[in-house]
This record gives sequence, C-alpha cells and structure tokens, in this order.
Amino acid sequence: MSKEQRVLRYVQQNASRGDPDSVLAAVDKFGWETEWAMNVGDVKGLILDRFVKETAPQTMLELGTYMGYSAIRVVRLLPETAKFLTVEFNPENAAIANEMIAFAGLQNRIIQITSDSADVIPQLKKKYDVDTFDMVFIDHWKDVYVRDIKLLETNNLLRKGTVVVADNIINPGAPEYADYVRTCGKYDSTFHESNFEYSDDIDGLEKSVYRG
Ligand SMILES: C[S@@+](CC[C@H](N)C(=O)[O-])C[C@H]1O[C@@H](n2cnc3c(N)ncnc32)[C@H](O)[C@@H]1O
Repeated sequence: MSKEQRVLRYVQQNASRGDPDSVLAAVDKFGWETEWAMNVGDVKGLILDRFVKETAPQTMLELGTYMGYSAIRVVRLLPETAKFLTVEFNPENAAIANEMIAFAGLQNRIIQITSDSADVIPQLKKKYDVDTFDMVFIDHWKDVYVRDIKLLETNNLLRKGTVVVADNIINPGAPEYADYVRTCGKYDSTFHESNFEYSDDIDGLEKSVYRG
C-alpha cells in the first residue's frame, strides 16, 4: 500500500463523510503524527485560506492536485457557482484525490484534469470553457513554475488583477520563479513567510497580482 493509500484509508476511518473540514483535519493529523506528505498543510493553509477569502474567485486553477488536500481546502470556501479546475499528471495521485474529494462531498465542485500542465494549459479555453482565471494556485514541481506562469500569460488565461499564489518558495525552493514574478514587471508580488508543511522549517507563499 502506498503512502497516499494509507492517508486515504486514515481519512476514511477517522473523518466524517461529507465534511471537508474533518477530512483536512485527518490529513493534517496524519501528516504531523504519522507520515510527512507534501500537502500545503494546516499552517500555510491558513494563509492560502485568507487569500481565497480576499479574492473570492469565481474561476480558479490549481497546478498539482496530489491527494486533493488543497483543492478541498480552497473549494470549501468558494460559492457553489465557482469553477475550480485542478491538474495532476500522476494517475495514481489523481485516483486518490478523486476518492478524497468524493469523501469530502465536493465531487461536483472540483474538475480534475489528469494531464501534464504544459499539455493542458493551452487547451483550457476551448476544452474547459475558461475565459480567464481570477486566481491560480501553483503547487506542482518547482522547476516548471516559470514555464507554466509564462504559458498562462501567453494563452491569455490571466487578466488584470488575477491573483497567482505559489507554494514552496523557500522549501524546497523556487528561486527562479520568485525572481521572475518580482522582477519581470508584470506582477505586484509579495512573499508571505510561514512554515514548511508538518515541520518547524521555514517556507512561504508568493502572492503575485497580474498587472494585465
Ligand atoms: C506538492 S504536490 C501538490 C500538493 C497539493 N497542491 C496540496 O497542497 O494538497 C505536487 C503535485 O504536482 C504533480 N505534478 C508535478 N508536476 C506536474 C505537471 N507538470 N503537471 C501536472 N502535475 C504535476 C505531482 O505529481 C504532485 O502530485
């Protein structure tokens, strides 16, 4: 059984079906007490919650679903009318996320796309009927953050005011991305220090507002 399957089983045994907060609490408890996992986690998650509440996106894209933790975290704060898409290229992770999201009762509110982000970003407008995103959460492999924010720009998926939040700026680190959003002139960008998931180590989120 994989770690991700162990997390899912723990959630199914310890959380309440249809209660997203209880799912998040169970995933976090497992992450702190049993096995580390690369979810955004409960500490940085509070900052992400704040950004989501402030932005109140009607359209949102996530790059990097993993087990569905951050998707559940975000969508529990969105109105039913909001459109939330999440992209994951590992089919085993996508399958776990699918079960986790269904257990949380959010299966009708989250559009899961199993694909490499670079392949699907250019198809989002036509295939998923997206115009632009109000908010984007970038949390997949750190070495493709710059490639993919540029793809979002060139495919006209960002509009003036789109809030782009990126995880793991310090740990494991996305220095090329941080440099890009801070110096390219297209974003108003701020770093928000926090802790690396399920640890006392430093990490943080970068919030970058597209100037259009
Ligand atoms: C850090 S985890 C995501 C954690 C998740 N956002 C959360 O907080 O619950 C990163 C995930 O991105 C996926 N991934 C990495 N590169 C990708 C790419 N180019 N396209 C799609 N998924 C990718 C990995 O398979 C992994 O499941």
